[in-house]
Amino acid sequence: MQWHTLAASDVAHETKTNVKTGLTAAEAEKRLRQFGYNELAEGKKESAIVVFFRQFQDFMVLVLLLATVISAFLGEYVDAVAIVVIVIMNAILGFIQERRAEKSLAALKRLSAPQAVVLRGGEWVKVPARELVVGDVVRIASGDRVGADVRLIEAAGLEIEESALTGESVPVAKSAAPLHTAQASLGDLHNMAFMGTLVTRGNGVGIVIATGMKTAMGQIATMLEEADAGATPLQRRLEQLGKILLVVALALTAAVVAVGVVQGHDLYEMFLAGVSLAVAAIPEGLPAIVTVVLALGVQRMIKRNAIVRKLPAVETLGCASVICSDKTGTMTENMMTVTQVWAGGRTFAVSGVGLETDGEFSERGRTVDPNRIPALGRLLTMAALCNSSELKEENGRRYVDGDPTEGALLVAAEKAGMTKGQLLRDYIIEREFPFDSERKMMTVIVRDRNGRRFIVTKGAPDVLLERSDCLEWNGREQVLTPAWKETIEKAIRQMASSALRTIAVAYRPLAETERIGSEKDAETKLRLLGVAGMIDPPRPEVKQAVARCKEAGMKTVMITGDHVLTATAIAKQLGVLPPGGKVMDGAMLSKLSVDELERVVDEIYVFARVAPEHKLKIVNALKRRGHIVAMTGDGVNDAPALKAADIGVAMGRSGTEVAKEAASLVLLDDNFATIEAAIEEGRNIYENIRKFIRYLLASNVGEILVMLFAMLLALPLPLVPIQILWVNLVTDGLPAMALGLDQPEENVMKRPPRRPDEGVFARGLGWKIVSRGVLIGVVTLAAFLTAYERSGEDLVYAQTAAFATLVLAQLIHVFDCRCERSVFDRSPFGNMYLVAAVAVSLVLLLVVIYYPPLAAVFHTKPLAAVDWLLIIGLSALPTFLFAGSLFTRK
Ligand SMILES: Nc1ncnc2c1ncn2[C@@H]1O[C@H](COP(=O)(O)OP(=O)(O)OP(=O)(O)O)[C@@H](O)[C@H]1O
Ligand SMILES: [Ca+2]
Repeated sequence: MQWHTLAASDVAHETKTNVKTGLTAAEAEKRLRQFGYNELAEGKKESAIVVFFRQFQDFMVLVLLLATVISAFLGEYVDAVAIVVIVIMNAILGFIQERRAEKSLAALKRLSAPQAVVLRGGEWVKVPARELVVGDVVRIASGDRVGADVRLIEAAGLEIEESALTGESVPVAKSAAPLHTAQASLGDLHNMAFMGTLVTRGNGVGIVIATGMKTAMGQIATMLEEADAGATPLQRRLEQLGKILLVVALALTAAVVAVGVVQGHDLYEMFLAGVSLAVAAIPEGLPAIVTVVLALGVQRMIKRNAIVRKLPAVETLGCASVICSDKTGTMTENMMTVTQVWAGGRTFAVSGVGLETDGEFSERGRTVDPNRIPALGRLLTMAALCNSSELKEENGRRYVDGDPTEGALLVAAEKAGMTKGQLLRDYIIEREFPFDSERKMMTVIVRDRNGRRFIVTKGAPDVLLERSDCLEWNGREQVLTPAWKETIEKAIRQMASSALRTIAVAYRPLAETERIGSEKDAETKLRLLGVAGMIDPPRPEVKQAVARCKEAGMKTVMITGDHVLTATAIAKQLGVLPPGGKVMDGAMLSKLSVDELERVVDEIYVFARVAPEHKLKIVNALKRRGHIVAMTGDGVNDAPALKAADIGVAMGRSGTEVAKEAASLVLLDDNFATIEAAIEEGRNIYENIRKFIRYLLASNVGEILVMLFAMLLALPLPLVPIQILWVNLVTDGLPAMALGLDQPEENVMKRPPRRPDEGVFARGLGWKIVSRGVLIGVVTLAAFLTAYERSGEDLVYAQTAAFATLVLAQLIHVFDCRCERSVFDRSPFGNMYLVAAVAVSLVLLLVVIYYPPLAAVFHTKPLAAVDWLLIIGLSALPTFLFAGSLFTRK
């Protein structure tokens, strides 16, 4: 179909849709069922079976299974079966962990899937882009990724960057008019928008003419580029560490076997013990647990309204030292209300709260009728005309469909009895140049009933002042002399320094013949009508969040397009701007080089009147100072800064698709406080990973050493293979997982951010692992020896005592691992998962000792009460020997 040659009405006819109301929900669903989801074919997924069997791939596990087969041939059936059962249970555990991690990552992907705005049954609604069908009427705007192939029927200043499709990175201007060339290349189809391309300016409406694999993108891409989940820095470091630990564990195990054989142990017995020890001591499961803990942490973040798009960000969050945040909507409510209007040389106060339209205009305390004051009436009319938003009502609640700033102006106009709907009966909007934060203006060309045309512009007052050459003053036109400028600037400053956001309105009559090519032609030689000032209250929770960030060693920087004085006033209210802190504006920022900025950037707490491209400069300067920078953003132009920042943070509600794609964190509620929450989670996740690394490795050191010491001392084997495997499955498995779910220590947000280059064993972790590991090995051996002597050299009895001691020592030590400083710092009941995991392990220990059938399998026998006392005493040593000294120091 040559869609581009058709008139809009024919496109609607061909796709059986209605451009006024769109498809009905029922029809859309029917088409979705019939033609399928709007998706590009994806690569094949690994099946559950494959994932399950991969758990056995591990070399040592294979050797173990082989050894089991040998022992079965030798008649050791019970041992063989028990080992196989344990290996299978281990695989199941690994399988569950891997699946779980995968599932939560998939859920995450769904949450951050692109959305599309579509007309369904007469209402504009947001749906996942995969639910688009042919015939849907969609709206696209600057910052969107186009969701399907679309024939445009409206376009206002629309420009689309199509490099994903054509390789051409210069945006193409789009229009709605039919083209007359039948044959045209993709790049020439100016009235079409293609799936996967990027709206860089303006907005438009179109009809979906192809979805999924039928789109131009689908035809060139047979497979979706696999979004690389990317290993986190810690995962990568652990992978390397894993290789080292593998070698060390194997070497030590080999030593155990060699020494054992030299001391006269049976070769086969030593081989099986060695292989079991290797299986237990090689922390091959570490990366998997890290992934699970990361995934679980990510789920906790979702509960706190933060979505992680890139897993490595979870770790980087904990290193953040500067948070650069937008003001409007992130630190403030984005609920604007006009409270002051300056028009024709007079200042009016406006009463009323929020979007309620009962409010009055007053001048010096006296109520006035705005319709009797032409300058005021004109300003409000123009502000409502040059306005791409609408006031709507749903379930009795009023809301702004569009920009809250514009909504506030509409509410103010309604307070004077003017609605946009009525105005649009008297005026026709011929053309619109949408707002962008670069220009900080928006312009429309309007025609009134008598056919007279004029331009209306609204925007940042300081910018508009530059574009105006005269103003309305007491009903008369005045040339804008420097003296007049000073008067107006004073009025603006007065509003801005009381934290009001200011917007100026200006207009210019157009001669019938005058042609306006671009916004440049329009936004010049304007007549200034006046300025509206609106409040945007700070979000109540932000002040505390800023304070908490400060406590956690992080600096908060406000970045805003708003006026310097408005920004300063709000920054003070929120505690962002400390006494002596500096404010810089966009004009100054433009003049400085990155080098110069780098020198002063640490003193600056507020950047005001900035354009989006300034953000990149700020990020770079901060990074050069060695900071780890989190930067928020929502528009297309913010994307480069979001990418450059260590942690790009996009707004989930108001953010564009492009910003979300560039970000590694998305805030579902657009709230600054959520960043702080995410950082807290990020720090906690990292600490939890450290906790179980500490636990697992100390346990493994203990396991290996008890065997090595025994062999060196020419003793019998203190543990039999099946016991070692049990310890690996139960004692090392459950509590380690529970540690991954631990609550943060009280001081996580009371200490400076972690250094990003910090190693796995930093902050004393290595020492803790080795010292506690050695102690665990020593006390286990001590229990073994004592029990051996006391029982008259009953080997099974002594092995049972060693087994119980090893397990208990680990189960006590696990509580130590929860604490950075001392085990006495935290109540052991703070983490009920851990308490449960420990309880289950204890019960299982007693079962394999006291339930005769299992006792036979695990080579154990009941222990005397006295020996239990001894075992408990010895088990407590590794944890409390050092804790005591720390306790007294505290
Ligand atoms: N819809 C609009 N039409 C015309 N002018 C606008 C509009 N919205 C904002 N402005 C003007 O442009 C200025 C900058 O707005 P911009 O949206 O770039 O930044 P912001 O939203 O205030 O800041 P932040 O970066 O904190 O979100 C505002 O102070 C206002 O004067
Ligand atoms: Ca182990």
